[in-house]
Amino acid sequence: MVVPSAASREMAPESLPLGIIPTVDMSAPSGRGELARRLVRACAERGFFKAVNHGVPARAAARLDAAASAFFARPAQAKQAAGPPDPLGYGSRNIGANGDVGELEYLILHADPATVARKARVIDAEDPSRFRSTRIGKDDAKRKGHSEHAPCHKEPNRLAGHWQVGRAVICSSTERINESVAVNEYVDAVRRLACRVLDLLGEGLGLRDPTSFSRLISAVDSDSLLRINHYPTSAAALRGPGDRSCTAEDAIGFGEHTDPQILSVLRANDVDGLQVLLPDGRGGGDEWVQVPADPAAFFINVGDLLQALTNGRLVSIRHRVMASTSRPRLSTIYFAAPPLHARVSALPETVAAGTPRRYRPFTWAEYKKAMYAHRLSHNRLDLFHASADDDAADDEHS
Ligand SMILES: C=C1C[C@]23C[C@@]1(O)CC[C@H]2[C@@]12CC[C@H](O)[C@@](C)(C(=O)O1)[C@H]2[C@@H]3C(=O)O
Ligand SMILES: O=C(O)CCC(=O)C(=O)O
Ligand SMILES: [Fe+2]
Repeated sequence: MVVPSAASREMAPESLPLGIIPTVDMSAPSGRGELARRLVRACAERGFFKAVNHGVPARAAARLDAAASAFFARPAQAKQAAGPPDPLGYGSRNIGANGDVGELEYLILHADPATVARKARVIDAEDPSRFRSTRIGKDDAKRKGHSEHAPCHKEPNRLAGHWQVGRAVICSSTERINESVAVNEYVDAVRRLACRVLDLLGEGLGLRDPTSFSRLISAVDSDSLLRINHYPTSAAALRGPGDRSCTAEDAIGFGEHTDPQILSVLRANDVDGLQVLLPDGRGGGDEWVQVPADPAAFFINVGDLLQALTNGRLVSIRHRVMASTSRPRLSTIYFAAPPLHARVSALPETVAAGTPRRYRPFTWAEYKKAMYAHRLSHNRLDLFHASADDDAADDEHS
């Protein structure tokens, strides 16, 4: 495992040194064109980058963290009432339904407010009043929805929902402008960041419609998720007394995998643990590189669908989390996904005689079905490789 020395250095325009995790300044100090080029290079050579000056208000992140921490501090029985993850909801140690385990507990929520509200009723049926929204100050209302960044194509939320974890209220509402919510406020902000990154990637790749990617994730019926992971200090706390099945040295927090969706936008507290698999540059294969924690930054990675949409030009990176023994790690990941019925197929600009179609077209629903049928570490895109017949059909078509 490698700990990069200069991982947080702003990326040089001409080269991407091996073993280094690119840092991209989203405020575009060198102009939009240069920002687009840097993002394409980071996503093509690494599939991963650290975004600084990203425009997501620290306050939105702090509110969500406070609510999440309050939830994870509740007694196990209370948390279990929000589970098991089906696949949404609260889970502990078990990841997915195929035998994967990790030293963590988590909440998986649909990013759509109506789904959050439905789940909330299940979580806290006894006391629906706890799902009330909180009223916030006028300044928040003014800030809400006013981004200095390029617009995203999301239609306004039509549905209201409220959700509470612990004593902190996480709710969503469009009933009144001066009502706001930790989850929705956060999701709105990270979705905007994701859209901005995707539009810039579209521009950098020279797509005829540079908004092709962001349109997929900003559709009203997008299937995006929000996941909050909590890795406690003592892994034994999750397993119960007497279980010595895993030592501190080999404790895997979240096993290696690629993210299936289009783009993942991750933020964590100041506890290390995230690692990415990168080529060692000496021809010796890949090695795990530690990603130094930075609570003020976002870590953004390409998902399987973006790899498929770009015909492999942008790469979905393998990553994992090692459990820490010193302090608990809290991370929040927004998985930007298209609607279930969306057809995922390499964009024409990425297919040429020398770079034939690598994957056969599929819908996100088909991909999800395959993903839930396999282990975490499975290379799911391999299941969708194009056959010689698909190539022939392509030739006929063109
Ligand atoms: C073992 C599994 C958990 C997972 C669904 C799967 O069958 C394979 C992909 C896993 C993953 C990894 C990224 C995200 O954390 C996640 C929510 C996703 O979309 O795919 C998880 C799934 C999960 O925990 O339900
Ligand atoms: O918790 C983390 O830091 C990352 C977890 C992760 O990769 C995931 O949930 O897909
Ligand atoms: Fe992941």
